[in-house]
Amino acid sequence: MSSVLNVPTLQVNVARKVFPAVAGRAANHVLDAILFDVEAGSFVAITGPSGGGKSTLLNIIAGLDRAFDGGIRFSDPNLNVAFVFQSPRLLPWRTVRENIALVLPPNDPRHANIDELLGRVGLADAAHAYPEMISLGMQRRAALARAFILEPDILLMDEPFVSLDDPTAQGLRQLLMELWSRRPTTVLFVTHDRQEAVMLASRVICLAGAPASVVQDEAVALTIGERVDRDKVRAEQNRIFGAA
Ligand SMILES: Nc1ncnc2c1ncn2[C@@H]1O[C@H](COP(=O)(O)OP(=O)(O)OP(=O)(O)O)[C@@H](O)[C@H]1O
Repeated sequence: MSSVLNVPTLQVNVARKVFPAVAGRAANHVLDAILFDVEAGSFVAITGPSGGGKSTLLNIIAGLDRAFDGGIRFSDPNLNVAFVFQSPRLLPWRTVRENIALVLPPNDPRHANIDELLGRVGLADAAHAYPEMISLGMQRRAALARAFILEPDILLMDEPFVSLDDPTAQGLRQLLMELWSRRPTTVLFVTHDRQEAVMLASRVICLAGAPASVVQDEAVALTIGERVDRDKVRAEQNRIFGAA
């Protein structure tokens, strides 16, 4: 049984990604020789400097960008993949509840879970509000609920808590950990924020260089309880990345 968890869910091989030259802009060789496996149930943060190719890599893994040399292999082609973007991308003409319901087929039994999930993400009272009526933090809670209602095998997240004030971002991180602990799923989480990476992930992959490649790939040695302790997180961040 235990060997099941050690099977890679995902094998990433991006030998080369080049955005071609357009309208006077030179071709941009963004990623080079990126090779790693992701084990089922692990929470992997992909970090690195702004403009370093993190989103490009996640888009390739998601299958949104197929113009690269290499291959992305899932252990099972029927794995259920969900994506949480930087912007919540809720339909403005649909209520919060409708935005979540929309991702499920009409007669799917998971419709019965929507109200409980809305309660868990603190949106029970906002279920019938339209996105423009709620804060960005609440919209991001809705985007998390929309991803988790799918019960994904793999959850891809691209800077989902960026540009929020610190307490709101911290509340969302804790919410993500709660949702993830209730239903552990394989997560790839892109962030430029090293502290956020260490706080959330079981493993940190750091991209750097131009073109970017993997310069660090480290397990995070923190228990769930230690992740809410800022001093422990900072110490682990310093161990992995060095004191900046
Ligand atoms: N569609 C595109 N066409 C051309 N170049 C692109 C395209 N998308 C991204 N790039 C370039 O690829 C490089 C990597 O961008 P990417 O968005 O992947 O970086 P990032 O690490 O996610 O950055 P950030 O943290 O700022 O979001 C940048 O130089 C960017 O300008």
